[in-house]
Amino acid sequence: MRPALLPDPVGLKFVPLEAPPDWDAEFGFTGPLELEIGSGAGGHALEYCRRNPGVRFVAFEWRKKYARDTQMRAEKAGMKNLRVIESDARFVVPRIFAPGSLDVIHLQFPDPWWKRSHAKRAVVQPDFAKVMLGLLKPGGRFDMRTDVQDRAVAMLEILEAAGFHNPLGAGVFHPYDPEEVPSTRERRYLASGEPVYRARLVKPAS
Ligand SMILES: C[S@@+](CC[C@H](N)C(=O)[O-])C[C@H]1O[C@@H](n2cnc3c(N)ncnc32)[C@H](O)[C@@H]1O
Repeated sequence: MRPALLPDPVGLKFVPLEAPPDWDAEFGFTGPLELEIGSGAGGHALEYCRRNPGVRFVAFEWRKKYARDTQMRAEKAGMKNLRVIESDARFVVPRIFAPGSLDVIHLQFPDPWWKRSHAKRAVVQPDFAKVMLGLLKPGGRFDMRTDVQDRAVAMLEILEAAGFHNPLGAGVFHPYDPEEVPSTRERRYLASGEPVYRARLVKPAS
């Protein structure tokens, strides 16, 4: 069920920044810095942060209800390591993270944007794939999941062409890992047994 819209926006102070903030000061501790794009109802972000309290986790979700609800749930649970930003990741991410500063980028079940006129809204496109590669540390990981097979194939092609390394071989999807944290949407597919296409790509060391 959709949450009611909470009154206070989340993460808007980051949106106009022209340069990365001091993330150590923002979180109050040092540690890996991870990004999730399109966190939706927040199932993955919240559970991942709970399991990994040493990770500083920034989640983008442009639907205000979901973004605010996720941040509120993190605060109610006393979590210090999650910041949700209710904005379009494609425009803000390149300005608020320094090149080579991210340990992991998570992208789960991105909207497939079926209509041709909407295709430009897709997160994984050649230019933005290069931006994401540049923001990761050498050896940093890109974790992607989707239920849409042709989008999965197309995204993998774009990411590999941008310079991401696929340790399993070009075009090969990653098997299900029971240790990974499922997203809200993924839980549905795990229950129904419908296929999920996963990729774990790496930024080459040099
Ligand atoms: C299909 S939902 C999946 C949500 C979640 N990752 C999951 O697996 O349950 C995709 C989400 O990405 C968000 N989204 C799509 N493009 C975005 C963008 N450019 N910036 C921020 N959020 C975006 C949508 O609002 C939506 O909540």
